[in-house]
Amino acid sequence: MNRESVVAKKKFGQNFLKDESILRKIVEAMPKNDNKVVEIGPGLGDLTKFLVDVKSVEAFEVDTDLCKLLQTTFKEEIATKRLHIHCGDVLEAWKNTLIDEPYDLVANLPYYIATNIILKALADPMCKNILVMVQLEVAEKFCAESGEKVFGSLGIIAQSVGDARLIVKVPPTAFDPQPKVDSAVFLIQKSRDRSEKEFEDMLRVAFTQPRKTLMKNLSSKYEKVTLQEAFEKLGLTLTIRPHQVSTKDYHQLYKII
Ligand SMILES: C[S@@+](CC[C@H](N)C(=O)[O-])C[C@H]1O[C@@H](n2cnc3c(N)ncnc32)[C@H](O)[C@@H]1O
Repeated sequence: MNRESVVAKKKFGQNFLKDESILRKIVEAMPKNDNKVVEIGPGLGDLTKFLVDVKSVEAFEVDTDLCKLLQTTFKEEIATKRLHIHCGDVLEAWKNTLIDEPYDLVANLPYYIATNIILKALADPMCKNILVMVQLEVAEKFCAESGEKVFGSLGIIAQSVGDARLIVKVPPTAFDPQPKVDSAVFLIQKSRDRSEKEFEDMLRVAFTQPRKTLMKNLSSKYEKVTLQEAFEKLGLTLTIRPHQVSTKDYHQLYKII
C-alpha cells in the first residue's frame, strides 16, 4: 500500500490535515522543553514528519493499514529510535499513564473520542502539555472563560490544571476529506494535578441544566441551608447561572459544601 491508495476510514475519524501552514503553526506553538512528544493518530504521518524533526515521538495509531505505511515511511526514524509506533487503540493502551516519562501530547485528534482523550491526558501525571486539533466547538469549551455562554465543566477542569488558550481556527478546506465542522488548535499548559473526582461530580450537578440558576441545580443534591450560607460567604447571588461563576469560586464552594 502507498499513501495515494489510502481511502480515509470514517469509523476512525480520519480527516488528514493537508494545509502545511497549519502544520507549521502547530509545531511553532509547541512548548519549549525536553519532554517527549506523544502523537495520537499519526495517520499518513504529515504532522509526524514535522514532530520527529524537533523531538523524539511515541505515536499511537489504531488503523493497521496506516501502521504498515508509517513503518515504511519512517524506517530511518524508527531505526534510530526517533520514532516509536504503537499499533492499536490508544484508549486500551492508556492505564494510569500513557508512557512512563514526561510527555507533551501533540495531535490532530480523531474527533469522535477527542474529549475523552483530552480528559485522560489532563488526568495523566506524565502528560505536561496538550496541544491538539479538535472540532472548534470542543476547543471553545476547553478555552472558555467564566461569563461566556460556553463556560462549563470542561473549561473549569482545564483552568483547574493550568492555562488553556486557542492557537488557531481551521476551516474544513484544510483537510482531506473535509470534515463537516470547523476545527481549532488549542494548548493547555498544565501546572497542577487534575481536580478530585468529587469536585468534578459537583460540576456535573452544577451544570445539569445550564440555563437554570446554580442554586436550583445544586439543591438537587446538596442541603439548601448549607448552599445558602456558602453563597452568602462567597458573595454569589441566588439568581447566578452556572456559567457566571469563576473557577476559583467553584473550588471555594466545593470546600464549603
Ligand atoms: C483526524 S485523523 C489525523 C491524522 C493525521 N495526524 C493528520 O493530521 O493528518 C485521526 C487519526 O487518529 C487515528 N485514530 C482513530 N481512533 C484511534 C484510536 N482509538 N487510537 C489511536 N488512533 C486512533 C485515525 O486512524 C487517524 O489516523
